[in-house]
Amino acid sequence: MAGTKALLTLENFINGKFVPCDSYIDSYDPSTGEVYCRVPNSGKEEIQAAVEAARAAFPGWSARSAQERSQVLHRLADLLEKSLEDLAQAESRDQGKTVTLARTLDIPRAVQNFRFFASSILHHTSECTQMDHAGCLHYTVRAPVGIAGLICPWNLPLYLLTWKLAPAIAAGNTVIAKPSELTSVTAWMMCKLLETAGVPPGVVNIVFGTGPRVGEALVSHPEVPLISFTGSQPTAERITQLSAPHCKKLSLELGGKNPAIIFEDANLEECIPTTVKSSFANQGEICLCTSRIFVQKSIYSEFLKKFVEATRMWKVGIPSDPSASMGALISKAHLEKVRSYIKKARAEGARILCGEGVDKLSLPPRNQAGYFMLPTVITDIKDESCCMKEEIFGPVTCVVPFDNEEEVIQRANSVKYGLAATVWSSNVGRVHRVAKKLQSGLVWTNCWLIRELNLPFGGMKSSGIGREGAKDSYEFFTEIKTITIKH
Ligand SMILES: NC(=O)c1ccc[n+]([C@@H]2O[C@H](COP(=O)([O-])OP(=O)(O)OC[C@H]3O[C@@H](n4cnc5c(N)ncnc54)[C@H](O)[C@@H]3O)[C@@H](O)[C@H]2O)c1
Ligand SMILES: N/C(=C\C=C\C=O)C(=O)O
Repeated sequence: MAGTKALLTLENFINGKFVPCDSYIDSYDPSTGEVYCRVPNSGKEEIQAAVEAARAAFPGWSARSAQERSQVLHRLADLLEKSLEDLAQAESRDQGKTVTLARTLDIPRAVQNFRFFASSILHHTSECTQMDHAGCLHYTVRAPVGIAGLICPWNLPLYLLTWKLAPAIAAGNTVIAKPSELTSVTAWMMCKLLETAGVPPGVVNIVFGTGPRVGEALVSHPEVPLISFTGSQPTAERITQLSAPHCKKLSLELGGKNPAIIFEDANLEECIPTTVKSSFANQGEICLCTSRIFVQKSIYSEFLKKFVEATRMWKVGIPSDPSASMGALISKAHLEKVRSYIKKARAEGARILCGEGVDKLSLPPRNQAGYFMLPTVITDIKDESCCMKEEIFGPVTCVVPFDNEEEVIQRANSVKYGLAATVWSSNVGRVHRVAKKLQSGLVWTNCWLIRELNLPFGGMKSSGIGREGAKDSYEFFTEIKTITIKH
C-alpha cells in the first residue's frame, strides 16, 4: 500500500452524502505507473445502505412528471459542461487516454447523454387498441422498474456511466452505480454536482470497489431487480448466474472482434485514416475498435503499405501532449496481456509490420514506467489464430487479404462476437448487401463511430443481450402493463 498523504481519496456517495469506507484500493496513473488515488473497497454493507437510500427515494422520484425529471437532467448536463475541462483532465489522468480525447469525446458525450435523455423522455407514446365486438379498449402503460444496478467498465468511464444513468433516472428509477475500480474519479466528481442539479438524496448512489466484492453484492441483492452491465463476456456470465435465481432484467453490452471489410473500389484516402483511427483510438480500448482488417487482394499491397505508414504517424505520447493521438493503456496487467498476443502471433509465424518490438517508443523519463505501447499491425496471420478470434482490447490490429464478397462475409462472421463492423466500398448495392449479411449489431459503411443515439446500440452473439438507445433504454428501464377497459 502506498503512502496515503498526498493521494486523492474518493468516498462513496449514498443518500446524497459522501461517506468514507473502512478500506481502500490503490488506483494508478497509467501514464507514470504511480499510485495517485484511493478508491473505496466497498462491499455488502455499503450496498445495503445504498439500497435503503434508493428504496426510500423511489416513491418521490418516480411520482415526479417526466417534465420535472427532464429539467433536473438538463441542469446536470449544464453543470457537467461547466466542469468540462476539469473532468477531461481527471478522466485522462485516471484512464491514460489523451486529454484531447477526453475533452472532445468523453466529457462532451456525457453532457450529451443527459441532454439527449432529458429530451427523449418527453416523447414516448403508448399503445392503444379497440376490441369493438367485446366492448373493450386496451392500452399500455409503462412504469419505472425500481432500483437500477449499473455496472460500468474502465475504457470510457463517464461516457458509459451517463449513457446508463441518464435513461435510468429519466424514466423514474433510482440508481446504484458501480464504476470500474480502475477509473472511479469522474463518477465521484459528478456526485458533487447532483445536489445543485436538483437530484434528491438517494436517487443516485455511487458505490466504488471491485467486481467480485461490491459488484457481486449489487448483482445479488434481491431488491435490485435490474442490472445494466457493460464490460467483458466472462463477467457477464458471472452476472447472469448471480441474477438467475432472482429473474432479474439484464442488459449486457460486451466485447467485440470487429471486422473492417475493404473492397477494391473503396476510397482509400478516407478509408485509411478512418481505419487507423478505428483500430487505435483510445489505445484500441473501445469495444467498437477494428481488430481484423480484410482487404480485397487487388489492393492489398497498396493498402498495407499506406496503412502501415499512417499507423506510424499515430503518435503515442504523454496524455497532456496535444500532438499525441494515443496515451497509455489502462494497467500494467492489461499492457502485459496485450503484449502477450503479439508474442503469440510472432510464435505462429505472423509478421509484425510496425509497433511493438519493431519501432522504438520514446517517452520522457517520468513516464518510462507508464503503460505505453506503440500501435501495432500484424499480417500473414491465420483466421484461426487467437489474435484473429479473441478480443485483445488494445492497439493491435491484423490485416489479411480476401478474394470475394461471399468469402469475406463468411470469414468476418466466423468469430463468437457480433458487435460492430465497417464496410468500405463505393458500390451502394454492395454495401447494403454486405451490411445485411454481417452478424453484427452495428455496421458502419464508409465511416466509423458516427452515433445516432435514437437508434439501437448493442451486439449480437457473445457481444451481448439487449440494446441501448432512446426507445430501447426506455423499454429496458421500465415495466410495461396492458390495461383493458370494458365499456
Ligand atoms: N459493448 C459495449 O458497449 C462495451 C463498451 C465498453 C467496454 N466493453 C467491454 O468491456 C471490457 C473491458 O472492460 P473491463 O475490463 O472493465 O470489463 P470487466 O468485465 O472486467 O469489468 C466491467 C465492470 O464489471 C465489474 N465486475 C467485474 N467482475 C464482476 C463480478 N463478478 N460481478 C459484478 N461486477 C463485476 C468491474 O469491476 C467493472 O466495473 C471489454 O470486453 C470491452 O469490449 C463493451
Ligand atoms: N455505448 C456506446 C459506446 C461503447 C463503446 C465501447 O467501448 C455508445 O456510443 O453509446
